[in-house]
Amino acid sequence: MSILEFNNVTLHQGKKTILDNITFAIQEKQICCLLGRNGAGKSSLFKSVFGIFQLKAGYININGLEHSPDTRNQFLQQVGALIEGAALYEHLTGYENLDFVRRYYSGEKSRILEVLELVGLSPDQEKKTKYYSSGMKQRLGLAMALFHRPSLVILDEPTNALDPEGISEFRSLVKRLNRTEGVSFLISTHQLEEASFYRDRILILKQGRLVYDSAIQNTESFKLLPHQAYPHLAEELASQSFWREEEAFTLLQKPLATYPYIWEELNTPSLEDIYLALHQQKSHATHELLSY
Ligand SMILES: Nc1ncnc2c1ncn2[C@@H]1O[C@H](COP(=O)(O)OP(=O)(O)OP(=O)(O)O)[C@@H](O)[C@H]1O
Repeated sequence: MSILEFNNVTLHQGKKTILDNITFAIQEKQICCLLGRNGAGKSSLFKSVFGIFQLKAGYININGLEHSPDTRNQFLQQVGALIEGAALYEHLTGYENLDFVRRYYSGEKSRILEVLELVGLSPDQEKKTKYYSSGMKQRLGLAMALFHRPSLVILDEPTNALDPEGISEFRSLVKRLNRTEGVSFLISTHQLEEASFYRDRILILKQGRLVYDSAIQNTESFKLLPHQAYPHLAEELASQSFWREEEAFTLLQKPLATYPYIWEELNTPSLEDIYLALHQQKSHATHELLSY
């Protein structure tokens, strides 16, 4: 079942097209990572979900409910969000911060204890959040986003300010909450290894267009485009009026025989290969080959 659906969504700001005919659906219990350069439109896509921006065309559904001014509250009841850092009252405890959220949603006090337990902050609930580590603050932010039992949680670059330990803890927590609570996640990140870690669904935005959706595009298709993933091949083969994949691979055979792992990488494009190919950049494998 689809949790979030974008149907031909187009968004303009003045004369500029910020989102261009975006269509995708996030399924129940999916962790979907949204990648793209600065300015690609990730935050604008989130803002469209929250109804902050008015769409030029298309529509957005959550659990089958279409977003409109009339359904906005009902719609938002089903979405939780943690946008960059958690917004906390630092002079208050973790529990007290969650109590603000409880009052907003007119929730039960028992739910505060439940979400603290879910994110592993029960032992620190009476501590003022100014004494929390960055990782603990992000986990509290996640608890706040989960309080009203949304089916989808949106995380905007959630691990940006965390140290490696905090990053690892946070990612594992997201994975666990997805499995145990059945929450779907839509996560924007610039860290390709974050998207690879979840190994679920990947969307790549480029200049407002959805240029890659792992649910539709098989990575196999990228093998047919080595000139994109490995642009120096295009240079070497430029004099030919046409060329085929095998020719490109023949050209690479010598270095590939010496470095078999590159051969493997060429045959199985990594997320980095795909991302860089879509942005016409040289991949790690290409750099290795060029320095050979
Ligand atoms: N309120 C606005 N008015 C006009 N243009 C806007 C507005 N908000 C965003 N934009 C433009 O929309 C485009 C997409 O911006 P957006 O912030 O969505 O990108 P992003 O992918 O989230 O970038 P980043 O990775 O830096 O957060 C950019 O060109 C930006 O300048």
